[in-house]
Amino acid sequence: MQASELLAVAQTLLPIPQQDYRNAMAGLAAAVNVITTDGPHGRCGFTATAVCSVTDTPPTLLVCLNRSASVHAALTANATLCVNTLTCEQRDLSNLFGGKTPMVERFAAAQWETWVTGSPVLEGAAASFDCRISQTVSVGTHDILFCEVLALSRQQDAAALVYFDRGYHGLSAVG
Ligand SMILES: NC(=O)C1=CN([C@@H]2O[C@H](COP(=O)(O)OP(=O)(O)OC[C@H]3O[C@@H](n4cnc5c(N)ncnc54)[C@H](O)[C@@H]3O)[C@@H](O)[C@H]2O)C=CC1
Ligand SMILES: Cc1cc2nc3c(=O)[nH]c(=O)nc-3n(C[C@H](O)[C@H](O)[C@H](O)COP(=O)(O)O)c2cc1C
Repeated sequence: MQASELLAVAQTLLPIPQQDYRNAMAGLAAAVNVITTDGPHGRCGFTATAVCSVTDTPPTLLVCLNRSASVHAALTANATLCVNTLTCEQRDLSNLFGGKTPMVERFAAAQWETWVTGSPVLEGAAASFDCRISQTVSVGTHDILFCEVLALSRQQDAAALVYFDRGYHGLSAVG
């Protein structure tokens, strides 16, 4: 193997700097969700883009939650949550639930209802998924919460809110 090839191999084995990883991840567009819970361990909520579908049988999605987040203890102890996918008009909620704002202020900014689990369901959300946490796997700084969907709704004509390149965008069709 030539020296240049060895260097290329060695470079691929070096740990990726955290900032390089984040810069690359900023290029992945994602829906914006407010994750809520309520129950014996309290009401709380946070903003998450790390949400995706796992399987439709049983209907299951995942949410990645930093274990250092203030909501972590209540959310995992309640073992129920609602994924509320935001519309363009609800972008201010993303900053409220994604910042260091007191919980009372976060919830005072919108209207909520409850369905099966008692988790707050956001009125006017693009979609809502009322779930029980069926399994949790820890990876690095985060817990991956596998959530079985018990009830849901979708607003067909909602204008989607997308987080991309560290900013908010409205989504429109390209073809
Ligand atoms: N998965 C997560 O935990 C995410 C956390 N955030 C939080 O919001 C802050 C601002 O984010 P940006 O404006 O997008 O700028 P940023 O430069 O901090 O992050 C860029 C991208 O890297 C990823 N990322 C950031 N922090 C992460 C973490 N701790 N674990 C896993 N992935 C992470 C996300 O895809 C994010 O959109 C972040 O520093 C973080 O505190 C944002 C997006 C996802
Ligand atoms: C656009 C956006 C996306 C985020 N996505 C996630 C996420 O997927 N997982 C996560 O653990 N934190 C995510 N966060 C950070 C949490 O929302 C934030 O840590 C939390 O709401 C504030 O933490 P605190 O309650 O401890 O103050 C995101 C923040 C923003 C603004």
